[in-house]
Amino acid sequence: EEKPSLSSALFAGTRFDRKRFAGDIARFRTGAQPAAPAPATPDAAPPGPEKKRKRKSKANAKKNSKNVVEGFSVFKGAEAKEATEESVEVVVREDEDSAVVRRRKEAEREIERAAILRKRYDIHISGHNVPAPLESFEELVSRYDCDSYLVGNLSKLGFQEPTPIQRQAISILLSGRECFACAPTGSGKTLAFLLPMLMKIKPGSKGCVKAVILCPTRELAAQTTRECKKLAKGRKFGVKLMTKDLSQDGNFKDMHCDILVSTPLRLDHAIRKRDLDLSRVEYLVLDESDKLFELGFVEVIDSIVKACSNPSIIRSLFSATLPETIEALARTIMHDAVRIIVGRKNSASSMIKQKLIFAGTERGKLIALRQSFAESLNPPVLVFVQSKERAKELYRELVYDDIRVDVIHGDLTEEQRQDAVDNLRAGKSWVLIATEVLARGMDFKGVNCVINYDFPESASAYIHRIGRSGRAGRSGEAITFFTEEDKPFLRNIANVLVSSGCEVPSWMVALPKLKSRKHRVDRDRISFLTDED
Ligand SMILES: Nc1ncnc2c1ncn2[C@@H]1O[C@H](COP(=O)(O)OP(=O)(O)OP(=O)(O)O)[C@@H](O)[C@H]1O
Repeated sequence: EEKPSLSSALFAGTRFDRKRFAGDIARFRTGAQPAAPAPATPDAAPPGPEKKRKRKSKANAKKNSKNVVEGFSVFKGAEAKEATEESVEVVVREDEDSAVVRRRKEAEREIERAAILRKRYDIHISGHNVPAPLESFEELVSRYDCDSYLVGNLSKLGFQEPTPIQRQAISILLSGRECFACAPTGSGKTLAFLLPMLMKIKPGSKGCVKAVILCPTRELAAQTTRECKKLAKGRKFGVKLMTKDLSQDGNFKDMHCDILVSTPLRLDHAIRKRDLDLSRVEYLVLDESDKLFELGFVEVIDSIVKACSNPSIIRSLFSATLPETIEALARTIMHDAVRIIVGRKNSASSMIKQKLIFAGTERGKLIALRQSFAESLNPPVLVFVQSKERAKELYRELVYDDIRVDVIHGDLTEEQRQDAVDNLRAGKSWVLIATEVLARGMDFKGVNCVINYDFPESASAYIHRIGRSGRAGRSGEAITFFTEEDKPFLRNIANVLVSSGCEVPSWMVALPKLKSRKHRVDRDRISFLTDED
């Protein structure tokens, strides 16, 4: 997929010091001298400095001969002087040539090193002159002059080695390139965009937002803000979460906010109604980018992108799923972006053991769920349903059982939603029933099991939901119930299982392909209990 070109072949994987090699750049540009002349000698070895010197001296002797009168040189002194100058020039040029050869070899070694690292970490890229992935976090200091406080914070957070997406995305963003990145759930994408951001921007003064991170849900925005604060500890960065109050009444001119984390609608509101100025934003991140576009926010995102009008802005898109349509849309807003895929595009994390269970009917699902809890309940567990009504219904059923269950959906207040998340994190609840609001990006330490009580509406919804477990190298389990009504839609999900090495009955993958990728079923009620029961 990588498109080779002269410049990418020469410089891909290298950190190219443009100032230092300005002379060489000029030569490549004019095309005056190919960087790597094909050796004409039969032994095909590039001429060494000694050989070259002799060849050039002969040429000079020929050239100088026109100044010589037979038997006597009329310009003896001048000639001698000129000859000296010429030889100085020759030596200088030879030095330059050998420097070019040396640099070419260095560049080739760099390309090789980068290719080996990419192969080792299953990183696939497309784009020109892509910098090599990081070998370690120490390289942040040796190669990119990273402040010691940041490296200290990384080690305090227990991050010893970069994950594959961090290795490649960090070097790309630090080299000032835009990127769109697709890497499995739980593989550390957040740090991949936070770290370069904190390295590049400086803590500043009031009224000047330097970085914006867009997230599809408030919970994810809150989580990202917290992660950013942890990583920035020790420096006076203003890291702000766009709350409802801030979006409606915030006085952004008097606020110290270097990094702003928001959902799209709140940010758009603040831009239009609170005069939030984003013209000096240097970094814009669209996290869970496919979801952002999918939510019907294309116009809102477009206006946010336009509000971030700094011409040298660096934009990046991150997600575990990147459909072609979104990629095409993203390309329209980015320039010379690098595309990074870790592992296989649009696939589930390999750390999750996935199972599909036929439960027959809605009633069968409730029985299967209770049975599964009775057999083994290994909290924390997330149970996904397809709507807030169904979340409330399932909660009413389970709240009487002998398990600590909680629920989260869009009808709750922001505080109630945050409490539900915090309770699961603190172990106060064991089972959290959730709608799609929790499917994206949420990082709960050690979620052992995700249960898709309602069959997910698409393969990407499935990948994100089950990706709440099996994070940061830990293993996880995902159980998906299906009924007769879901059977026609099994194929897409079964294919995800197959591509991550899980077994499925062959009839599932042999099911006919459906035109629509989305699957929304009108289901029978889960429970006939009411709020008063
Ligand atoms: N280099 C690292 N070493 C160890 N753990 C890490 C490293 N980087 C990130 N983590 C941890 O991995 C977990 C998952 O990271 P993160 O939430 O960024 O995943 P993600 O790729 O954004 O997932 P999703 O696609 O679900 O949003 C977090 O708990 C984070 O602290």
